[in-house]
Amino acid sequence: MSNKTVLVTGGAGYIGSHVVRQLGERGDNIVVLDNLSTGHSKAVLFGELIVGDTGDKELVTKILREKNIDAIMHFAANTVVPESVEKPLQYYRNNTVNVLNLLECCQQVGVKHMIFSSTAAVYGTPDTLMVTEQSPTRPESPYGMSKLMSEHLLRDYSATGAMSHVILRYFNVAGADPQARIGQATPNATHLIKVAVEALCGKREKVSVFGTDYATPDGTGVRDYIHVEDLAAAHLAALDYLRNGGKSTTLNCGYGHGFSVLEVLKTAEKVVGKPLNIHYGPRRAGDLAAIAADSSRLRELLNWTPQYDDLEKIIAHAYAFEKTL
Ligand SMILES: NC(=O)c1ccc[n+]([C@@H]2O[C@H](COP(=O)([O-])OP(=O)(O)OC[C@H]3O[C@@H](n4cnc5c(N)ncnc54)[C@H](O)[C@@H]3O)[C@@H](O)[C@H]2O)c1
Ligand SMILES: O=c1ccn([C@@H]2O[C@H](COP(=O)(O)OP(=O)(O)O[C@H]3O[C@H](CO)[C@@H](O)[C@H](O)[C@H]3O)[C@@H](O)[C@H]2O)c(=O)[nH]1
Repeated sequence: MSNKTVLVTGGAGYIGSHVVRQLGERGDNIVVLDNLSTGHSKAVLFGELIVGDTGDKELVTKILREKNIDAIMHFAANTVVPESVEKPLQYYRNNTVNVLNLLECCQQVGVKHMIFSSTAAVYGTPDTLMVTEQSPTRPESPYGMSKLMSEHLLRDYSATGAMSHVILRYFNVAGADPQARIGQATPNATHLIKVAVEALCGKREKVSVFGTDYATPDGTGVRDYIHVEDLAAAHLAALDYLRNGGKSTTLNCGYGHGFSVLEVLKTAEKVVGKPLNIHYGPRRAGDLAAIAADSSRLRELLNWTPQYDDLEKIIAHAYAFEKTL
């Protein structure tokens, strides 16, 4: 075990808690900073949890100094596309201004590496279903734009030589720890698979399909769903890459194929063996038709081989965790 310590902001949240668990299982030193706005302290299975805000520069600087932090994994953010349309300023403050704060603290203390949680939402509607990291970035929501602006902050700061970074652009993250210790516990979640398993557990009466008139094979939105365990593994690989002198880069995180809303719902019914009450509704603000990740760079550069590229497993794990809540 090295004496280097990684700061995981948002480590009490859905994705961050899976990364913390994988880091802890391999014996890494971890400090988590989370304001518990959507996260849960009991999801932090390893390391020290400090309850506080990434916007608190005094606190962040103190942590970076006292805990001997060499790398930051920055998950803390607001994450809901339609909410960002209603509350754009909140999204720019938390997802962009707080990144600037964090980088200023890194500059003050001399932190060398950052892994940043970006999103497929930076692409907006793509020209082709599959996007590479070189595809045009045309975000269609304040959420996507708030993340794209942070990508630029990070790239420009790294270009000075002060830091190296990996920007991971996640596609649709789903599933849970296969042992169901942690999972997506966010209250009032809006993510499709979470909503579907809540309905299958009897916690919701129905599932609404947001839009049936998209230019997709069955008219519903198509996304690339990635298991949270595979995504977490990409973070550990990115950390090792940077600590071993790897150059700053941006990587798509997805499997490279999409499923429509109806395909997801039908698969969920099959996996659980119960019918869903499906309601067909209008399109949701900020949503686009279809997108999937060309993740060849992630596979090649970080030697990433997914273990759970299987929609049935993703849903089964999400359902098993949902039953524990
Ligand atoms: N879930 C997805 O499908 C998805 C897809 C693409 C990108 N992302 C990105 O991944 C990251 C993690 O998302 P998630 O799904 O785990 O969401 P989440 O809401 O479960 O986790 C976010 C965590 O950050 C904390 N947090 C928020 N603002 C904070 C602040 N100012 N200071 C300290 N803590 C703060 C929350 O309490 C929570 O624990 C986010 O940056 C999100 O934009 C998620
Ligand atoms: O109750 C629901 C929820 C979703 N959808 C549809 O299902 C698809 C997926 O939606 P959702 O699970 O809400 O994810 P996205 O809106 O694609 O956004 C997620 O995926 C992005 C990356 O692609 C992340 O950046 C965001 O944080 C995350 O919320 C879309 O076509 C939605 O219109 C429904 O039809 N009904």
